[in-house]
Amino acid sequence: MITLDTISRSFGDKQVLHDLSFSIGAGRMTGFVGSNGSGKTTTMRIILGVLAADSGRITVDGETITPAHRSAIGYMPEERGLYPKMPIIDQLIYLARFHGLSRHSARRRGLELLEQLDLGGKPSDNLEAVSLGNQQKVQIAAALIHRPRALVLDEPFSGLDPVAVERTLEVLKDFADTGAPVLFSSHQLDLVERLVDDLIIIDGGRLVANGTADELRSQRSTPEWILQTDADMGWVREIPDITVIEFDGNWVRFAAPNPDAAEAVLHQAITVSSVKSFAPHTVALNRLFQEVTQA
Ligand SMILES: Nc1ncnc2c1ncn2[C@@H]1O[C@H](COP(=O)(O)OP(=O)(O)OP(=O)(O)O)[C@@H](O)[C@H]1O
Repeated sequence: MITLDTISRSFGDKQVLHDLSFSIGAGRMTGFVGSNGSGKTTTMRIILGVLAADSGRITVDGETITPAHRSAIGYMPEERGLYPKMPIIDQLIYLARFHGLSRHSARRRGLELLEQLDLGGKPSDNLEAVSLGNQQKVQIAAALIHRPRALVLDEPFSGLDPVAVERTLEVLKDFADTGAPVLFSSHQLDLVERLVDDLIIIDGGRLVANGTADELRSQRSTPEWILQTDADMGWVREIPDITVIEFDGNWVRFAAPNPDAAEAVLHQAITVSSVKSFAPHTVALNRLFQEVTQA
């Protein structure tokens, strides 16, 4: 587990991280979201030691982070750092050799990763000869090539098509399943919602939410239900404690303080109409995100 404890950082007189604390659990896929400029890249750089924190501490399994811990973290930086004019496989071998793998096992591992990620090009192609999405896959392979013990990825899914996202996701999940912590930032909230075990939301360099998507939904949002019948349901507006959020004649989405209150609406609907459907409504993460960043 990697833990950040009250990390702060300023650039000049502008403080961009404020006592930021959170943990990336072993074997957990942790999504890191926040609007542009909220401090995600700065945080990731501090974890990797590319930038220093002004104050605070980072620990790995309870020990203050060391250069050895950091070199065992696979990192995909925001500024993608591979060489356009060098063959893909050679770059992967180079990086792996740098971390002490033999040429033979580096090559085998590189080819294996490129196959798992379904590279749409040949491993011997120069990086610049493959599409941007495929270059992105090579960047992900580069973060994994040295068999790291944790992963920190800055926007790994940007620029990938849906099939490539699924493929990459499988590779990352398999990696997390080995017990490794995985942190990745993303602006694709629908994607994050589907992929992560845990979620960290920051705003203006401050932690605003941390937990599983379900935990965040239940802490932050009034539960909602959708009810559809064969008759007009204007009467739902008259029920105390019920807030109608969307209404379309015989279809209504409403917030209720608890399941009993929602079921009371259902029972009333049954007495006056034929009920076609009734179900809890899951609040999408992007609404949750707006709620917590505007709180
Ligand atoms: N080297 C730097 N010098 C000065 N200011 C910086 C530097 N690096 C980052 N900042 C500022 O710190 C704040 C946080 O930036 P950061 O890149 O960490 O945000 P982010 O959440 O990753 O944003 P995005 O989603 O747009 O990538 C921004 O206001 C940015 O301008």
